[in-house]
Amino acid sequence: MEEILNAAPQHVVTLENINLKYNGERGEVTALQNVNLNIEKGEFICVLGPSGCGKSTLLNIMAGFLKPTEGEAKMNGKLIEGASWERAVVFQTPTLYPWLNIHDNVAFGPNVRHLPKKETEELTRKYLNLVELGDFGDHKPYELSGGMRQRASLARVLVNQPGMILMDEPFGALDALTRQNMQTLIRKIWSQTQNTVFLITHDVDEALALATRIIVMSSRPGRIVKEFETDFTYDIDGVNKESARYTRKYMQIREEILNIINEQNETLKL
Ligand SMILES: Nc1ncnc2c1ncn2[C@@H]1O[C@H](COP(=O)(O)OP(=O)(O)OP(=O)(O)O)[C@@H](O)[C@H]1O
Repeated sequence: MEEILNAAPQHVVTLENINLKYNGERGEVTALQNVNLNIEKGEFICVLGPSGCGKSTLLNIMAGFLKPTEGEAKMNGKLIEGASWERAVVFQTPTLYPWLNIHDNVAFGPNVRHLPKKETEELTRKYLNLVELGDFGDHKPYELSGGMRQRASLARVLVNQPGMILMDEPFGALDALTRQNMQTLIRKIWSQTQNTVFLITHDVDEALALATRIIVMSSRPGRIVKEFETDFTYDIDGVNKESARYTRKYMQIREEILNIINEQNETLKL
């Protein structure tokens, strides 16, 4: 019993002393400096920071697309050494094969992994329904709206039942209303699947509406300057849908975050 009470939180991802330097045509660029982060199972982390501060670089390290110059990135205790089904990545631009219909796009991962036909079909149906595209399986990507394509992209990675979802400004290209609907959908999926999410956004309200923890990064070289534990997502999901955004606590955190980002932008200009 004591062992359970004293059990350490279950870290899905650990980043230890991460430094990343790019060797670009214009010389060396230090994108990240001494980044330390533990992500626990079920957390919804939103990352904010000035443009060019290294948010995407950090996500690419977690995805396994980039190797840190120094430090270690691990998932479930194992060194991240390349891309994996375990880590789903969703970008701003939907990633779908234009020649496959939506059903086959979603079934693509399980097919490549040679899952049994019946299981592939069940999973494909389940995730198409989860993103509310159950009736659009036979449509080609060009027949769907931008928001529907982004939902299909989401189903395409969720079907692999990843341990972590990494999203790089997933709603950045969508209009305001579609964006809000997508936020509601992501919140629903997160609470149903209990998945661990790491989402980059430029929108403070989006971060406050979704996150359980918000990370604010400094201007380049990117470091974590402040973290906020937040729980507005539960209020917004519940009866306090509208009023959650107008509480004193919400306004205070919002202002604090904006001040930090503005300070970092000022540093950029110096
Ligand atoms: N391949 C590369 N070669 C050289 N420098 C790079 C490369 N990729 C990114 N950088 C630089 O590294 C820094 C961090 O880039 P990154 O894309 O991670 O920032 P970001 O915070 O995601 O930016 P934004 O919010 O504008 O998308 C930037 O200054 C960028 O110019």
